[in-house]
This record gives sequence, structure tokens and C-alpha cells, in this order.
Amino acid sequence: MSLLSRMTAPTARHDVAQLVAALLAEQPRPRAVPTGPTGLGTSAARVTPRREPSSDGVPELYCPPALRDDPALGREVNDRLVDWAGEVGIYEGRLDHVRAADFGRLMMLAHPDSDDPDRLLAAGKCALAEWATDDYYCDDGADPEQLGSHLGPAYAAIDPAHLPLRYAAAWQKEVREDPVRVALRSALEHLSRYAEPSQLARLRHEVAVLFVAYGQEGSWRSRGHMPTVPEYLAHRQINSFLPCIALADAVGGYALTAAEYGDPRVRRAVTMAATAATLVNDLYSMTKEHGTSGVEFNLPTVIADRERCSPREGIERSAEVHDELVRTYEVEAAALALTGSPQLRRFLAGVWAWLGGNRAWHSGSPRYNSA
Ligand SMILES: CC(C)=CCC/C(C)=C(\C)COP(=O)(O)OP(=O)(O)O
Repeated sequence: MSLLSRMTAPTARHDVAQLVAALLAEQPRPRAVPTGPTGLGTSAARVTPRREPSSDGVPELYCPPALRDDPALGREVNDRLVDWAGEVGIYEGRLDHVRAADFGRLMMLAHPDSDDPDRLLAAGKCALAEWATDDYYCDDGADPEQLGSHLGPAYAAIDPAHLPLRYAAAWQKEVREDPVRVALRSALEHLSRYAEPSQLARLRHEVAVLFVAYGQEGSWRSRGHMPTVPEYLAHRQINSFLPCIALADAVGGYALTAAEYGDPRVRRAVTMAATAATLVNDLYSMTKEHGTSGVEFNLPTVIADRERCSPREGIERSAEVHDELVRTYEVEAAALALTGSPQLRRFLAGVWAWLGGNRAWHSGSPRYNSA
């Protein structure tokens, strides 16, 4: 059986990933990740074996580096993003923290195949609005009892509720009364300048899933429930950066078809990458979450609790989980790139680039590194 016919096999699993790895080792090896037409290469994507933890206590992770660093572009996106946050009213009184967190830099690092500040800004608005949903409705201090009541209207802000005429104006007024809803709606409006309807539908789907996960976390929080490790990992796939990663093509100025995005093999690879990116958040945000009241949800804490190990061991095991996900993505994305469209190749490269930019941002952002 040829390599190509094996590549069209049904949904990949771990054993298939191993088979692909073995096959690729025998073949002239394709690039570790597919290269986009803008020259995103893998030469910069060298990964290094695990080393001693850095000063922030996060172990060396198997992850590409950021594929570009353009501080001026990041600053421009960040300045415009903070202005927008002020306009829509999110993080009132806390905009200095938002500026310092530097989400504009995250967009610049994570989307190296676009140097258009307005496209990066559109993606940044979506990310910040999704973050605000979490910060306002879910995180420390929020009332879990109100979570569902908040998330329904928040979703309706991005997938408009079409009410009978006599109620429509009143509903619009209600949407405008909550800054998170205003932010979500405004962000989607901006993105629609660049995204095709299918890409917007994709984003709405990913955000709906994210909100389901917010509800799940709220349920854990209100019951004081510590999830099992698999339960937590399945949760982190849906409470993840996938809504951000899903914009790789819209930001890059091309469109992956719904059929390829929805291909179970693509879905598997991309969701594993999204989980890995979010575990990076877990590792870097532990310190920030440590001061919060109630149950802490991050993989090291869950592992330490459920597997009865030390906090340091929880961190090490989390890093291993992260690395396995990234390695699996790397192998499966390389295989998928052999048979997919040029858009899929570029998208998979974009996801890889997102991983590198995400890690670089987390390691430097004051959101996770303040004294
Ligand atoms: C930008 C985006 C899609 C965010 C949604 C999910 C989310 C808030 C994270 C993946 C970050 O997780 P966490 O709740 O731990 O966030 P912080 O550590 O508070 O930044």
C-alpha cells in the first residue's frame, strides 16, 4: 500500500500516528510542518530537548519558537486594541493591565503570515472579547449561579437573536447594556470584513463550544469538584484557544474549506494543538491563579491532586502531556499536508506558528509574569 493511500485512511488515532511516524522516517521526510506560500518555513521551528526549568519554573517545552518578532507591529495592534477595549467598555478601570498584557503582541507573534495590522486587530478583538467573557463571567469573583444567564445572551451577541419587531429594539438595548456582549458583537463585525461566511460560522461554532466549557467549569467551581485528569484534558480541548487558532486562514487572507476544516483527521490534529496551546496557559498562569479563592483548575494542580504527587511532579507530567500533543500534531499535520489542498498545508503551518507565538507570548506577558 502506498504512503498516499494510507494517508486517506479513516480518522487517525495514536497507533495511526505511530504508523505515520514510522512511514515518514522511511520516506524522504516532508518538512516537519507544511510551508505556506509566504515562506513560513520550518528551519526556524527547531525544537530542543527538555532542559532544566527556566526561571519562571516552567519546564522546557517541545514547541516551535515564534516565527517572527516585529515589536513595532505588535505595539500598533496593541495600542489599537486597548483603544477599542475602552470604546466598547470592557475592563473599565483596568485598561493599564490590558495594555501591559500585550494581546497585540500575541497576535503579532501567533500570526506571522500577516503583517496587516487591521487583520491582526480583528483577531485580537475576538480573542480579547473571548477572554473578557471568561474574566467577567467565570473567573474569581464571578457568581457561578449567573453564568448560564450571562452566556446565553453573550452567544446571541455573535449569532444575533432575531426577535419579532415589537421586542427587537428592547433586545438591542439589553445587548448594549453589557460590555462583554458589546465587545463580542463588535469583534465579529470587524472580523466579517475579512472572513467568509463559512469562516464566521466556524468561529461561532468554536465560541459556542467554548461557552459550553465555561459552563462546565462553573459547575465544577460551584460544587467544589476536582475533575479527573482525563475529564480535565477533555475539558481543556473545548476550553481552549481553538477560537483563536481557527482564524489562522482569515488572518492570513485565504480560506480553508469547511470540508477540510471539518475532516476528522484535521480536527484531531488541530484540537490536539489547541489543547497543547492551552496547557501552556495552564503552566504559565499557575502563579496568577494561586492567589484566587476556591478550586484551581490547571493541569498541574489536577494531576497533583488526582495522581497524589508533588506540585513539581504535576508540572513535569503536564509538560510531558503537552509535548506528546505537540509531537502528535507535528507528525499528523505533516502527513495531512501530503494529501491536502494548498490551503490546508498553509493552515496547518499557521497552527504550528500559532503554537510558537503563543508560547513566546505566555513566557513574556506580564499577565502571567508579574512579580
Ligand atoms: C482567547 C480565548 C479563546 C480564551 C478562551 C479560553 C481561555 C480564557 C483560555 C484558554 C485561558 O485560560 P484561563 O481561563 O486559565 O485564562 P487566564 O489564565 O486567566 O489567562
